Amino acid sequence: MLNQNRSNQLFERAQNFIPGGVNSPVRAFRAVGGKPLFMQKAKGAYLYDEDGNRYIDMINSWGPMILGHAHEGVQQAIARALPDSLSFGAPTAREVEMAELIISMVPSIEKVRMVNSGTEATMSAIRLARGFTGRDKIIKLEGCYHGHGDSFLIAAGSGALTMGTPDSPGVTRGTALDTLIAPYNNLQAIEQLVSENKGAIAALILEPVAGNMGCIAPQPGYLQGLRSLCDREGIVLIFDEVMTGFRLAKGGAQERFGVQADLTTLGKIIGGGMPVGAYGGRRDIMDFVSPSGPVYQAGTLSGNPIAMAAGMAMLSYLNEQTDFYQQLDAIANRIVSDLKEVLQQLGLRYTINQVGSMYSLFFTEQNVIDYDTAKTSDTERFGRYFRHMLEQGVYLAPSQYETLFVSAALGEQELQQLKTASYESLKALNRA
Ligand SMILES: N[C@H](C=O)CCC(=O)O
Repeated sequence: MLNQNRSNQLFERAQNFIPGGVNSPVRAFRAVGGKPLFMQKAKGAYLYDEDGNRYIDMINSWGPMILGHAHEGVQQAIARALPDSLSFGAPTAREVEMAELIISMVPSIEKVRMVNSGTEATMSAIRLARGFTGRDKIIKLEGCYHGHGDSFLIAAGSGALTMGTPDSPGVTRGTALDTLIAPYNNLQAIEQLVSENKGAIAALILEPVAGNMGCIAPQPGYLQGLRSLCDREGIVLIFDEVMTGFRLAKGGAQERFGVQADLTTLGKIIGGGMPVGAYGGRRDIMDFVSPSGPVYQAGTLSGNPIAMAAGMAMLSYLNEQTDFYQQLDAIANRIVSDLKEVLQQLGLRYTINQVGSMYSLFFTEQNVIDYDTAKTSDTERFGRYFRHMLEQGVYLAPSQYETLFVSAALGEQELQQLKTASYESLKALNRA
């Protein structure tokens, strides 16, 4: 049994002063049972909790720690920036360099605006699409998650789905009516929505690879079909690449699948672990943003110098490597093939989805291609699996509906530990 005394004490204290004891719901371990672990530090592939337990980290801060924790290049860039002050509320050279670097790496982005989180990026992107098209409605896909802006907390994935509140109270009826919902991977359903709402749809927003109902890949031709439909109907196609950006390729999912978005939202990796988001895309659309255009969006801390220093260090590193993504994918491929071998040895037929360095093990035998099929997963079984893995030193995402993120810091020793832990955990589950 894990010694969790100090974490438990902190959780007790936290519950008095922080709703549910955590600052983001999935962290509470509600869906997997048990109490959350409070982390003290991390280095490379490992997390260390307040009780001194060590875990292989398969969340990596939900994506940003693609190089592993406390990467020297990123740490040093922050240290170099610190003496120059923490915030100016005025333009800096680093923001210009950051914009140039993002644009050089993501071909569909011609102009970009920095914000402070993925949520800000998606909220700003749909306002911009509405201002640009003069239309009110957006299409959002079931189980996709675009942060906690009101327009997106309808059939939402991630923590909202995990907590059983995919339609959050507090979202006004009017806002909800402007968000039209369609299933993921179903082009026909979107075509129908568009024909029923001709000329009224400003934007279609989706995660090009869904990561917030577990990992789900777009089916062949799906993204291309959406692109053609949006072109035909004058709808702004928004790819939420907060998870997939700079993770699935230098140019994100759009490079990997060969489909360009009109607007792209970014976060996570672009801050190197600091709170950063961005939205960018076609010049004619981005020029609608204030002060070059009428659509208002602002932020005191946007383009924060320390966050820009961390993000620049991270993106420059990724940009300079020639075969980084092949190597990262190879690590993920090995983890997935080990897991398949373990399932086979134990005679289990669970579903594994993987796209590059994102993957999920679903406790269902069905093909998981959308929200409904993701929900066929046995979440109680997942919870038990999660706890067994934790006991064996592996920290998975504490929800069936979150993808796992592979980091480049995983080496042979960690891969072997992962395989053994999976085998022992699934065997124990099977026995129960
Ligand atoms: N799916 C979310 C991040 O991408 C989960 C993290 C959170 O809500 O705290």
